[in-house]
Amino acid sequence: MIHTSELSFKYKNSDTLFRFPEIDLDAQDSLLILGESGIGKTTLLHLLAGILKPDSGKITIHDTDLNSLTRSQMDKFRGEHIGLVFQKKHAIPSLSVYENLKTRLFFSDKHIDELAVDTVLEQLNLKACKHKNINEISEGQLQRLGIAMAVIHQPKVILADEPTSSLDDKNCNMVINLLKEQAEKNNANLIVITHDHRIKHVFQNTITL
Ligand SMILES: Nc1ncnc2c1ncn2[C@@H]1O[C@H](COP(=O)(O)OP(=O)(O)OP(=O)(O)O)[C@@H](O)[C@H]1O
Repeated sequence: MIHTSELSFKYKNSDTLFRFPEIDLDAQDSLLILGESGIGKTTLLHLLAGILKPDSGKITIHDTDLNSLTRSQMDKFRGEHIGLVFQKKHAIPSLSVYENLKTRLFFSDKHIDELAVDTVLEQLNLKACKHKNINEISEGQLQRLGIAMAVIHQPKVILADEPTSSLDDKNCNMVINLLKEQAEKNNANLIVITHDHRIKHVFQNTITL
């Protein structure tokens, strides 16, 4: 469950004040946030992830008011409950696929459940490259690893920043289906921000900034 109200934000070195529309999601709802380049989509995603703090307004995720958390409490909350799929892939190149997943679990304070790791690898068709280094896997495998790293700790919320805009139609559909599937399996909210209108039909709820 995610609720935001009267959110606004301004970068310190800028005069632009971003004001964001209300978001109101029940358990397991998904949401697509559309908007042209530079409108503030990533900024909103970073507010929802608690990476940025709003100048005004409130964000509540599963009954936790993000404003009430200190920086370190927010880092812990994010590590445990939020899964982030980044525009730029965030795997550590010197580690294997498996070691990257283990590292992600370490940051969420969850113990390493080997069965859960294997299940996610299986679901995302990554089992064959479990022990390969990041520089030995394909772009598509790296993309799927990004999703695996966002869901391995079974977050309440999955936030994805432009997960499809650089992909062809086939891979675009695959990535969106994987994200939706993983959100359903974890009973998580999925929020995707994009300017990619190809995925509009897949979401019940959309907001245009
Ligand atoms: N750290 C920052 N300091 C100052 N301005 C910033 C900062 N980060 C982003 N901006 C500016 O804020 C505006 C919104 O950026 P944001 O990345 O949220 O847009 P976006 O809608 O996600 O764009 P895109 O689709 O191109 O990724 C842009 O004009 C950007 O230059």
